[in-house]
Amino acid sequence: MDSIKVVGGAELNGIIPISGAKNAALPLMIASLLTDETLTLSNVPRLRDVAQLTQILSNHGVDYSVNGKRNGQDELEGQTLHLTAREIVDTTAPYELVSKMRASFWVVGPLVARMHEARVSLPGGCAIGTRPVDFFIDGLAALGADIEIEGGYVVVKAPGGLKGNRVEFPKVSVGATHTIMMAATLAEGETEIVNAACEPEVADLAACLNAMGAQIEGAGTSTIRIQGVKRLHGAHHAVVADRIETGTYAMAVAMTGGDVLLKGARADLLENALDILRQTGAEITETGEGLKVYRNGNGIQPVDVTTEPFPGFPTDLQAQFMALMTKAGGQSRITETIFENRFMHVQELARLGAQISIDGRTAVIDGVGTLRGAPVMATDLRASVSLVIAGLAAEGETTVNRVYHLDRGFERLEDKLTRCGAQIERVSG
Ligand SMILES: CC(=O)N[C@H]1[C@@H](OP(=O)(O)OP(=O)(O)OC[C@H]2O[C@@H](n3ccc(=O)[nH]c3=O)[C@H](O)[C@@H]2O)O[C@H](CO)[C@@H](O)[C@@H]1O
Ligand SMILES: C=C(OP(=O)(O)O)C(=O)O
Repeated sequence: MDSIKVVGGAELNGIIPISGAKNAALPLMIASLLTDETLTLSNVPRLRDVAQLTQILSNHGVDYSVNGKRNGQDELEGQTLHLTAREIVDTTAPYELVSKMRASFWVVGPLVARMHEARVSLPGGCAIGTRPVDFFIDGLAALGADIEIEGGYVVVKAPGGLKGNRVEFPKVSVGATHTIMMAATLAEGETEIVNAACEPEVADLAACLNAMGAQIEGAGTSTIRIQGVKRLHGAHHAVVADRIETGTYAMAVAMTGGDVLLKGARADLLENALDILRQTGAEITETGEGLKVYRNGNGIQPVDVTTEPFPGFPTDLQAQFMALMTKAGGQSRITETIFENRFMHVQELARLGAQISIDGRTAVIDGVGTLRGAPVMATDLRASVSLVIAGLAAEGETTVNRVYHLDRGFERLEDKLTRCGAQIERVSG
């Protein structure tokens, strides 16, 4: 299995192009199941999860083609996917495919909406907590589906089609919001989703669905109203910029020092995290091209953070922020409220010399002057990149093992960092 070798100590200077968001691209690709016409998605990142999802969609009968093209001299434009689900040939999403990626479970919504039945394996994804699917089941039941769990599969039937209804989630769920919103587009009558996720990826999906002929209002707020329509048609949609990739590189610069333009990044997708980063001492400015992140040699200020649904501080940046805090000039506390087991990076950061203790859902970090390179193990996607960031700011060599997680969510990571002066390379194993 590949590993990534980082020799720390270099500042980051230059331009990092921000890719399309993985967490927007995946539900957008799944939306192709809702129509027999072609859905064209541009700015799709080249990632393992995207490739994996094309396999899952093919299994249902989706034809797809990919057009990557060079843009300028040194920058790869995101790929354009053409997805056509002329006919759904199989309404089962098998364990072998779904267990590799959480988002693949979301096919359940479009499949039931269009085919009135689906049989989808319980999902996998990052091991960051128990990650149940009860909100999906209750939401689809509210839309009139009969649901049973049989042999690890969620079996959903709605012989007369789905019927619009009020669906109130007990807790904000991005995936359940995507799924019920997609399902409701083809349901009869109106659906109201209450306590919906407000994440930008939900608004991005709604914009695409509306371009396909859906009638959705309020996406991006906590109440979404969907008026069901008889059919959806093809459309073209560009995937929104990746706010987690943006925040990750901003934190890397805040940690190593330097001056980097995050090209194509959007501040409005990340306000809270950018405010927090500014409090640590980083200077962040919006330019016509994206976001500029600058930090001079001054010390990193400790800042307390609690993860929250959007617009709060994202759980997907928690590990990266913890890496930054390991070198702060004092104590900080990071509280994780979304997933119950998302501190797997703590023991790995400790190998580099970080001082972190865990008190329930809160990690207490005592900043140290110096981190020292060491071999570490990547445990999940964002944890993996937190170790890369820490390695960039550590003295000596850090080897991050088991990096396949990184390939799920960071497009051309080594390339983007190398161009900014980092000493980082992939070692094939
Ligand atoms: C592919 C993708 O977009 N993944 C993101 C998505 O994951 P995902 O959509 O899986 O995360 P959710 O928003 O659903 O999870 C939020 C919380 O709700 C709980 N829950 C969820 C569904 C359910 O049926 N029952 C239940 O209890 C979860 O266990 C968790 O505690 O949002 C997370 C929270 O921003 C991000 O960390 C992930 O990167
Ligand atoms: C947790 C993540 O992904 P997934 O929901 O696919 O496991 C993530 O993107 O950080």
